[in-house]
Amino acid sequence: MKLCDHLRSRGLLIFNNSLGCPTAQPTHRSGVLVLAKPDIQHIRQKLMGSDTVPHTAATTFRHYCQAILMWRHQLTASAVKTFCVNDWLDRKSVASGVCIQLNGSRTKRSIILTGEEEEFLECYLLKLRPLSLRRQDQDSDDKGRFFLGDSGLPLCNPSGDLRRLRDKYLQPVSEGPGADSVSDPPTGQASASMSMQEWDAFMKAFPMSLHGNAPSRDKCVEAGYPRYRPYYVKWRDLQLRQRASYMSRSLSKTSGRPHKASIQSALDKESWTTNRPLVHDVLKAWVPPERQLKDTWSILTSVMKQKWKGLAIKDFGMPKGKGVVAVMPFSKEVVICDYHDTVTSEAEGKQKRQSGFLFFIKGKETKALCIEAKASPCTCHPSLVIYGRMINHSKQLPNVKPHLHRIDFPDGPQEAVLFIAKRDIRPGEELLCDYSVTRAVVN
Ligand SMILES: C[S@@+](CC[C@H](N)C(=O)[O-])C[C@H]1O[C@@H](n2cnc3c(N)ncnc32)[C@H](O)[C@@H]1O
Repeated sequence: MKLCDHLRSRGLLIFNNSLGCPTAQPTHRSGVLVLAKPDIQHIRQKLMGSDTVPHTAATTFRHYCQAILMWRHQLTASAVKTFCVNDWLDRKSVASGVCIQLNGSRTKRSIILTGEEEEFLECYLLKLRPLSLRRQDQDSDDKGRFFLGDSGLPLCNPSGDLRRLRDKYLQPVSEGPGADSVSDPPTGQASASMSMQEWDAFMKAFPMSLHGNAPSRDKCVEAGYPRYRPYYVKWRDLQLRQRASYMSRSLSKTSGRPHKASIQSALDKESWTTNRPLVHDVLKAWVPPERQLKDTWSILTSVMKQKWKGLAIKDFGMPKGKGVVAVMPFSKEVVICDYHDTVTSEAEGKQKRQSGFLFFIKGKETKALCIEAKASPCTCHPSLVIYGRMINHSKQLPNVKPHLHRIDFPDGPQEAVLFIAKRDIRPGEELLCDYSVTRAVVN
């Protein structure tokens, strides 16, 4: 029963699966969207207020956003998989909501979302997707996809996600012998899982702590939770995750992924006797640290592969054209992306009157140089968008600053410009650089 409760609380256990009944699906779909909505609104409110939400709530929120596209707007699973952040950023306001052009899907099509649906998807993009991105390995590629799984990779199985959402909200309560379902108050949904509001109330009564013990059955019953088990299981699950991420944070002083042996020895030093995370849990919770100037290897890899995460291109229309938008938070002094190409002297650069981009910059110990990004696409990355070339100008409110950096490429060192956060940058902000500081000459 313990295992069943645990699986059910995570949406992994399915009772009375009625998937084989196609005629029942439309009712199911709209029913799920209606039943889940109060939870989704509550989660959104918390996220927009910069509160954290449990992992399961975050997952449910993402599944709901996928359901909006698949169930309400009839997108196929493959269209949802290939839906990109750029498609979202280029959405246009229309009389009845916002119009999104899906460029990635095989059959190009557009959909119109209501204002509320737009709010849900925007909340996912700004508040939850960045958490997945932060967990992403340097070698992983999110391909700019809108929906990402926990590890920052594109979705594998959107239809499976929707089945989980449906099971969470539409499966009848089926308590086994010994469970306390009889005294359960109705929750307004057929699911055995509690609503977000109920969970919040429980957490207020029994706050989570890293080193505390889960509330006992007697205490739960005394506090008005006769059906204590789902709460107890969820509390322990959350504590396990917190312990795992606490361990991974304390082992993340160096930039690399911690070794299994060092995790095990750190775990052995903890006084936790129950609910101990495993090495695997700690590794799963590990988040790569943000890239600093000193991380030369990581910078070299990112410049060569042009893998700078947390960025997207948005078309701002005339006269500005396209620009770069942050889709995850960046802390002050973090390296965000680069600008590289042919390096010449300042004098040589000034003689050139070409229509490409000339970037004049002076390093602390070097003479002024000109980095000449002649052709678009980039000569060394012809098939990629180079974010550094697309950053627009702001004299008053720049949020990135250029830094001349010597990079040890395998075929010899060369100067490139790194763009560094001047202050903390929030998801959704456009990256802006004061061109005059660098004496950049563009066009
Ligand atoms: C480095 S490119 C930036 C990418 C460019 N927006 C594009 O779509 O290719 C610089 C050019 O962007 C435009 N631009 C940049 N900042 C701007 C601003 N604040 N207002 C208007 N145009 C701007 C100018 O045309 C400038 O020559």
